[in-house]
Amino acid sequence: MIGDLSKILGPVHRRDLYRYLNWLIAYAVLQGVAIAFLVPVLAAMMHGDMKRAGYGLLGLALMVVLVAVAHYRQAMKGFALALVVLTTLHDRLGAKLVSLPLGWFSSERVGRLSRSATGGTMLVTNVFAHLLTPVATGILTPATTAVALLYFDWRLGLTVLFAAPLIFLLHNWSSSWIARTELQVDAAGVEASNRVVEFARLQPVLRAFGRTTDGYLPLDEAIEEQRRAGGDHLSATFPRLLVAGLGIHLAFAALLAVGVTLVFAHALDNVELIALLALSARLASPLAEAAARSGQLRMAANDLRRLADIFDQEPLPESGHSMPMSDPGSVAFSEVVFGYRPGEKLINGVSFHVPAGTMTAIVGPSGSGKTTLTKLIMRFHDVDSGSVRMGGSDVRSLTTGDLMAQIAPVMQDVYLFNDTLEANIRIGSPTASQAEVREAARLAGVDDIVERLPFGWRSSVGEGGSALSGGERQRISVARALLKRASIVILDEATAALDAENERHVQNAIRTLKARSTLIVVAHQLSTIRAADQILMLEDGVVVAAGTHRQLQASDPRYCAFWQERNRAQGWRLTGEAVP
Ligand SMILES: Nc1ncnc2c1ncn2[C@@H]1O[C@H](COP(=O)(O)OP(=O)(O)OP(=O)(O)O)[C@@H](O)[C@H]1O
Repeated sequence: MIGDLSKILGPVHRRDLYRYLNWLIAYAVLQGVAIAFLVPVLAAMMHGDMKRAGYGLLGLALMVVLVAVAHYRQAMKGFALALVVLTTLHDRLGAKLVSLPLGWFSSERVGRLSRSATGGTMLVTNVFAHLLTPVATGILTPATTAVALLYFDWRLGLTVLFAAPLIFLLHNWSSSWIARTELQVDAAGVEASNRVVEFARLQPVLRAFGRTTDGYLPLDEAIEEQRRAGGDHLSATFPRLLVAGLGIHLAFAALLAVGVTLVFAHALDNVELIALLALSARLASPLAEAAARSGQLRMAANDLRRLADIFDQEPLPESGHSMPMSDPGSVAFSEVVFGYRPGEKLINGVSFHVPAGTMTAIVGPSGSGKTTLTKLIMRFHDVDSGSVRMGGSDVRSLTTGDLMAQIAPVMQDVYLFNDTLEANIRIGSPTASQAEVREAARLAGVDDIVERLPFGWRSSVGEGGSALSGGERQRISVARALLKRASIVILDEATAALDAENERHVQNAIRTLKARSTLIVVAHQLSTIRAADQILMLEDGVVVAAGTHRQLQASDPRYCAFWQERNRAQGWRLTGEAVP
């Protein structure tokens, strides 16, 4: 847990964390010594030895001053560290995130990230403010007092020292159980919130199929699982905390029994016994407090682990310096093997070459790995073996800036920022002139959208582009790519049929992009496939055919079957006429 806190605070504040811990330990130990001073003071007073009692009180006063200093120092250092987290955590998280491979951002990780980013500062502040101090003092203060007890009466001291590991084991058992059930509660919570989002997104489909009254089984199951995990957590927590607390009271009872036996055996003065028991009574409440907080501390440790896990992620290994491209605009795969999971070969020995300024269409059945190939070009992930070269250089040897400067992606699922139409296109090239933005928009057919919207160019596209249709969002994405004038454009064509207007605009844009850049299209529309200079047919992660439409139709029966099937499907969908 201390290691995780250190990662979250960053290397600059590591020493401050250790200084804080030193003061915390000093505070807890000094407090134990101060409590132990009560024994000689009480015993001297009860024996009427005022001189000894006076010396004892002086010592006690000195200890109290030291305790106050240590308490103040640890509290101020803890406060300063909490402030560091409040002011720097989001910046550090942001800096870390931009260094991670794009493939890291899966929807599940993004869900966790948003939980960690929003709750992270409160969590760490709470650890410093409310958890570390009571747990440290709850364990170290009684431990110090027990050692002091050995000095006053070794038999009672030994009783406490035997009882202490038992108490520790009981607490450890209860808090690790609580932390384990808390992990299940967290996993069930993430699953349930993902299913709620899915349920909201699926509303059109569920309503279309009349599934609104029966409920939605995956969501029902996730909520049931969350309820069950929450119930297990509650029912596991209470009895275990009770047992752990009982351990402390049993230890105190054992101490009392040993002390009384010693008094009856005339081996201990009863005045001393009373003083020692007064001291032992002071052990119980911090231990009980530590027991109550240790479960919370374990839960916080789980949350800290999740947050620190982000800082543990390996950044994308990157070349430190730019290098000139020997073949700008080209893309080449050489014996590429890649899988999302270790040992998986989703892409299995793929080699091809896309010369600069040409258009390549990637076709193949759903799930064959077409989008994955484009992600490898953009270095969302690194290949397991083989190489992906862009402009003649291995993508792993390029800086992220140089790599991304070459590429303009137009993906199926276009996300727009909640800003104006113009600002969303300008992202393609923030320094572009207004005339260049308008020209790119015209070529992509965005000016039609501008005319339709009430505030023209100044219209907001809504959160994620919600004020626009899917086809319109893709047109804006095409305009961005045109404005960027990147040497390579990667276009993931819509799988679904576009309406005639959107289809016309996308085809126009493809013509323009083809004339300007290298174009790699995950192609679904027949007209796109036919326009390509090279078609790569992918099946189960292997390129099974490559060539132009004419070549493949003349020589490859698999391609002919694929074409006929698509032709039939698209013919039915659009016009009822087949394309030759
Ligand atoms: N981030 C990921 N983690 C794990 N598996 C993934 C990930 N992305 C895709 N896959 C899996 O890899 C396989 C290939 O996916 P990919 O998206 O490349 O196929 P595709 O040919 O583009 O399919 P489609 O035409 O349906 O979009 C699929 O089985 C998919 O479930």
